[in-house]
Amino acid sequence: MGWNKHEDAFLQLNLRSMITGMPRLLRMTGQLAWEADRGALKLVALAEAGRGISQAVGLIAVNRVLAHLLGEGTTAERLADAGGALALAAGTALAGAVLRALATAGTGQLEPKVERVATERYLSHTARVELEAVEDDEFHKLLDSAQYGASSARRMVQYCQGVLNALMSLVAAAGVLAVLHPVLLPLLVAMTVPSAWAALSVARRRYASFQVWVQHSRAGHLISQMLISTDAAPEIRVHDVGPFLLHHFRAMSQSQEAEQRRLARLAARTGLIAAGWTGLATAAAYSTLGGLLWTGTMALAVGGTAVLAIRSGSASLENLVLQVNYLHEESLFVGDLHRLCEEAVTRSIPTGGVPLPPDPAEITFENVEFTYRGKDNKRALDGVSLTIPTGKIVALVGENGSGKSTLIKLLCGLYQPDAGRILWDGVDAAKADRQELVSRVAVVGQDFYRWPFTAAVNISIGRADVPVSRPRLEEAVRYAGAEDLIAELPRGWQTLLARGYKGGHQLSGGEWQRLGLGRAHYRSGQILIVDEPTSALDAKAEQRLFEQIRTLADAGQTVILITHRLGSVRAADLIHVLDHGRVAESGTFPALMSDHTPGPHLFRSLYQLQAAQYTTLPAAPVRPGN
Ligand SMILES: Nc1ncnc2c1ncn2[C@@H]1O[C@H](COP(=O)(O)OP(=O)(O)OP(=O)(O)O)[C@@H](O)[C@H]1O
Repeated sequence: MGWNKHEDAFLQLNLRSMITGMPRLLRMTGQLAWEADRGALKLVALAEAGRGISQAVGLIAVNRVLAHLLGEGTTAERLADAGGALALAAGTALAGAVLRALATAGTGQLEPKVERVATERYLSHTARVELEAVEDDEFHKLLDSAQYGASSARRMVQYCQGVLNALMSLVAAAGVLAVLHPVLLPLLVAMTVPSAWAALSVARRRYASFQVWVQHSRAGHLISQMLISTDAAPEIRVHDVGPFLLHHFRAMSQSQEAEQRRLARLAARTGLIAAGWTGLATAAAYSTLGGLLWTGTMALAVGGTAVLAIRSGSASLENLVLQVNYLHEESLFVGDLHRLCEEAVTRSIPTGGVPLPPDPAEITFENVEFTYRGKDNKRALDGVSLTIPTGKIVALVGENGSGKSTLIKLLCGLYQPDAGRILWDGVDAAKADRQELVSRVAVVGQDFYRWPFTAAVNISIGRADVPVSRPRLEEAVRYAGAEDLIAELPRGWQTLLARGYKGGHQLSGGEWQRLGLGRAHYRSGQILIVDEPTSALDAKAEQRLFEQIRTLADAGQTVILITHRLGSVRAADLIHVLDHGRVAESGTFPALMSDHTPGPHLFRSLYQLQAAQYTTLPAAPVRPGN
């Protein structure tokens, strides 16, 4: 939950810092609430202020009632005198109840709205940042902890209301006490300090324990999730992993139980000590009160009101400390949310830029260098210069990790080159309008996303910004060779492709790959990029796909093909061979195969290696005894 980040802040929490930090916390929540629902916020604030006033007036009315009842005259006269004040006390009680109901209704209305506003803020800022930011450890840590900011903001509304309420009650009680006799005020504080100390100590201890146990409890949760996961289910059964996981789950839960017991014992001890001190302080308060009455410094009626004010004031103060404590805890996460939003703005994808040529003749990489952050300066692309002519099939080949996918990500604008330029007919892609750039490309990556939505959405999400078109959907599946696949799905286009959900259907790897291809076709970008498009396709589907790619290129579509199946790049118009982030060779298939100049001839040797697997018969196994 990202708690680690708040350790210092929380452990510095003491009464003074809690009180001085309170206005900032209230302002932070107030701003969110103001944005969410101004009307509800005003209602809560007014209702709470009204409650405070009605409490103070109520205490004064009680004071009057007691003064009349303990005054001179017959019982009937005294009762008659007290009638007005009594009615006022009842009226304030009634007003308090109505105002409380209004505040509760207002808070109930405000809370979910605040959570929604905060969640939307979190999601919209996150969706706009560069891919590089999402992959950055530090930013991701912030993303993790800030995700709790929205629910914390919701709870903060509740605690803010609690703080306001406790504050108003306290001011009312303290005001009345100060009027009755000034000595009673410090006594009220003395009665409350022990319970404030206890609340803080218990919370701090709980937090310190959380720090130590957070990994442990996350691991326990992970194990329990594995036991019910659909992905792990086959292996759990085939390899009988269930008892192993259960054993560890039990062991982890038992050690956590022991920690809970320890905390509960300590909390009980702290509570007892606090209760002892509160008892002494209460005895001192009532003795002082008794002394004041005994010496005649205070009238009996005033003493009665003071008892009521002391009781109400100490309860309010105790409540205030608790609420501020909670508020502070939650505000740490809301603070993360604010920081995330600020940071996301500085790392967001820029909007606007120079327009790209509508129909470029070529895309050129000019000495492009790129290093992934945290990769110890090992360049994924190291001075790459190559040309991608449009309207042709261009193949990128090379061994694992040679930089093919990275090159594509730079082409799509997902990353920016550290050095060098990518030019679309002379226009630097780094200065181009990113929105326009991405609209020109359609990609089926190796790890294209399997959306847990219906088959129709899985294809049409390729152009989520335009209304779904049925003819276009059908054209896309025809291209991907997935017509039969859609026809055989239990609910056709409307079949949910999500395992573990009612009506959810499971596809094979190759079937998913066809949908991925259909999605890219549906997007119909100027440049179609297919990264290992046939890795999960059967031989027939593979051949069909390459024929279609050829047809598309003949019709003017640019296709960039990344593949390890070198036989399939024979149809490419141009082949670039990458090696350790550099362009090792470039040329047409016949040129690369018939190059007799001195050199490693990487493509030819890789091609021959693969071809030999099909043309050379394996040696017959030698049997013992033969
Ligand atoms: N997101 C990433 N973060 C850090 N390093 C990465 C990331 N993606 C790739 N790399 C590294 O960059 C280098 C080039 O990877 P890339 O994926 O471009 O290779 P590739 O040629 O597409 O490989 P393959 O044929 O296995 O798909 C590798 O050393 C890889 O470990």
